[in-house]
Amino acid sequence: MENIAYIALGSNLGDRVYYLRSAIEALHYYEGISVKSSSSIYETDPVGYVHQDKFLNMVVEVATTLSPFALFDVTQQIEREFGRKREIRWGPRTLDLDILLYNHENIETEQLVIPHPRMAERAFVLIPLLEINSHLAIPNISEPLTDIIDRLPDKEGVRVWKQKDGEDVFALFES
Ligand SMILES: Nc1ncnc2c1ncn2[C@@H]1O[C@H](COP(=O)(O)OP(=O)(O)OP(=O)(O)O)[C@@H](O)[C@H]1O
Ligand SMILES: Nc1nc2c(c(=O)[nH]1)N=C(CO)CN2
Repeated sequence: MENIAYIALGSNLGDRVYYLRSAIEALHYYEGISVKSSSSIYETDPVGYVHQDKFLNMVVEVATTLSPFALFDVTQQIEREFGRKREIRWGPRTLDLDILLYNHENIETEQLVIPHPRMAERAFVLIPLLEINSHLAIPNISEPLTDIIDRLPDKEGVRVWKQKDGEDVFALFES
């Protein structure tokens, strides 16, 4: 059975586009995962720990036969492969992959919480998510995404950096 999941990507260290592209390719070519759609790439002011460089953020929609836990193992493996450093909480990283949603499921384990517990506070997540699915509802939240985004303080710090160009998920990276 195919399941739909949304994954947020972020990078603010080194060749940021290289990390985003590599992560999307790694996801897409993994057996049981197919990247269906991707947002534009946004450049975003850092949130949480502010003394760091700007991030590139985006969101992808994937169809997958993997369980949420198997999908999480894959995202962790890809983060490790691309040398993610975790020295400061909310600090600089080459690559961060967060599973935002998996169908409409609610999952709460020590390792994995879905919907991602901080997604509704983050314009750098919700703005690209809204771009790829304007009808999306977050489980347990009745408010439309646009209304949530409107009152988020970090929305001013989220700017399109590379506009999505065409339907192919890798078209973004071709020029
Ligand atoms: N939906 C999820 N997607 C990714 N990681 C999750 C999720 N739910 C829980 N986690 C847990 O969060 C842990 C910490 O993640 P990470 O080091 O990426 O935090 P962070 O990126 O600094 O902060 P944040 O979690 O606020 O994005 C991971 O090891 C993972 O076990
Ligand atoms: N703009 C922006 N700020 C962040 C980000 C991120 O991806 N983008 N990730 C964080 C830790 O998950 C902390 N702060």
